[in-house]
Amino acid sequence: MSDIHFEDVGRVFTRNGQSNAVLDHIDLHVRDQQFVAVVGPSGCGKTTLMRLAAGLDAPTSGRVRVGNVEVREPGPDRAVVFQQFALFPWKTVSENIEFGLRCKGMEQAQRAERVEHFIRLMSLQGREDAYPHQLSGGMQQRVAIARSYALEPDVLLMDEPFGALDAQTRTVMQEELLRLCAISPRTVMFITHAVEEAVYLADRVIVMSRGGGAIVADIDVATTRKAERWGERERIEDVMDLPSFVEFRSRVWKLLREQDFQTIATEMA
Ligand SMILES: Nc1ncnc2c1ncn2[C@@H]1O[C@H](COP(=O)(O)OP(=O)(O)OP(=O)(O)O)[C@@H](O)[C@H]1O
Repeated sequence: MSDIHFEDVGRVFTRNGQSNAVLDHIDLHVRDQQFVAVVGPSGCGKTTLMRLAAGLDAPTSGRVRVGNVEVREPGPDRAVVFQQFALFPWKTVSENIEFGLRCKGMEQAQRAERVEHFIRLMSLQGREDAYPHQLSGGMQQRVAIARSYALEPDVLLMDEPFGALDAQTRTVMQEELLRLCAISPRTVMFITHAVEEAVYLADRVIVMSRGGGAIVADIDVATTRKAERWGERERIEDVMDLPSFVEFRSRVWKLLREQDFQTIATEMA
């Protein structure tokens, strides 16, 4: 099982003698192969939460588990995709995808097969020998996703992966990610500022509060997506026009707006 458990998790940062409780008593269970989007005001602790699951940071209190194993460091069972593509600039597309497989000790023939499979899945044919600087932002992010997916991690942790892309490329990438997840389901934790993106991609949307990083809402989208067969609709617009989609979007928007109003009220008091 590769579910993620955040158990009474707290994270306090101390700077210049001042403590800042970024996450406070967080309890969250991301189920095996569930796609969870996390939204919340800037600075509420979304990235911190993801870094804890990645093992790039440790909680001050509580614990994080993936399956039955407590997270203490990064591991091959968890891949991280950041907004910045973080490709090796001196390696080609194929070499970038192959790198992690080589580190895992996979033999050459199997590596070549795996690289070719993901090049095809992410529509990167013809670009195998290109270097990152020769690719558009969208293509670079496709390479980054292919590289993560090729490692077949149980858990995919994505922090604003499409944040730097233009609107059109972003839409294509969202459709591609959904396709990839349908072919090869993973446990995904996806951080975004974009409400529509969260509702379109995720089975479940978690809304975090500003200050103290609590969870203010846990919204089930999967049941509606399944009942209304969103997945069978070809284009993203066909889903976004549905009354249920519009309702989800406005619900999440309102929750985020409430966070802003509360902050303004606190600051004025
Ligand atoms: N290493 C650190 N040392 C001190 N403070 C930190 C550290 N990392 C994060 N913080 C603080 O923790 C808070 C939450 O940061 P985090 O990046 O998790 O928020 P976020 O919700 O992902 O923000 P954004 O949406 O703007 O990316 C911020 O106030 C940030 O300054």
